[in-house]
Amino acid sequence: MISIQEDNRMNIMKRGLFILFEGADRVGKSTQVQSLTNHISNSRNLPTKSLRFPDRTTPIGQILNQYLQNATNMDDRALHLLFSSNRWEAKDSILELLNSGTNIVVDRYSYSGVAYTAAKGIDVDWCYSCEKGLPEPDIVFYLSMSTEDATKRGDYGGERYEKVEFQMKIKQIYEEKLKRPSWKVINANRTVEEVSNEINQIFDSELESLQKKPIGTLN
Ligand SMILES: Nc1ncnc2c1ncn2[C@@H]1O[C@H](COP(=O)(O)OP(=O)(O)OP(=O)(O)O)[C@@H](O)[C@H]1O
Ligand SMILES: Cc1cn([C@H]2C[C@H](O)[C@@H](COP(=O)(O)O)O2)c(=O)[nH]c1=O
Repeated sequence: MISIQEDNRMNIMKRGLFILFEGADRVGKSTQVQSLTNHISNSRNLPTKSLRFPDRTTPIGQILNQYLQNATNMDDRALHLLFSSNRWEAKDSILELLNSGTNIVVDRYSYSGVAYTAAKGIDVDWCYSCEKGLPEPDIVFYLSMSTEDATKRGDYGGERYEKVEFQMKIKQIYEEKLKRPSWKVINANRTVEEVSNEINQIFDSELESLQKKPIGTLN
């Protein structure tokens, strides 16, 4: 039988998981990132950190923030490459966290990058090409609900992309061009607790097997 000390030591040696939340605006990603981060830290007692993209704190992130707040304009492809660069500049710290055993719960990543640029009519393969080589998420939770219902949620309309027609295109690209069979599609049009209970259960059931897999790479 394994002693508690030995079990703790083995846990320390396990790598962290990369958990990603994706979906259109206002589907509840940030709320669920916070909830799962609390679950992993408090109920599972594992080191956990939440991250979000764009990371608006870096110099590149500040340029993106100005664009999102309609303070500047930019060529769509140049903008796309900046969103991607904002992920590449985080690559080493993501890998360090995972390799040191910290789980990361991430609010948007490469799939947001592709969905939002492709919704402007730019080729999906071109959009995805600059994501190849980045660390691959272990679980993607895709939060799904109708654009109409998401629009009714708080504070909609403030930033550049918060327009109903554009959001409908984004949803279509996620669901028709990006969604992989491995994605966990979550009905987001339920209470916060109903959604988080389902997500916590999925996380708990996949934790052990995913910890044994090597960290993947987007390809
Ligand atoms: N399950 C839910 N039911 C009702 N309201 C919710 C639910 N989840 C989140 N909300 C509310 O909806 C709003 C948007 O939530 P949140 O910021 O988590 O979404 P988001 O997907 O991260 O949005 P965005 O991508 O636009 O930043 C907030 O006011 C939040 O309190
Ligand atoms: C990562 C990423 C994001 N976007 C868009 C999507 C949203 O409209 C904003 C971010 O808003 P949030 O409230 O901070 O989630 O940026 C994008 O166009 N491309 C990307 O790669």
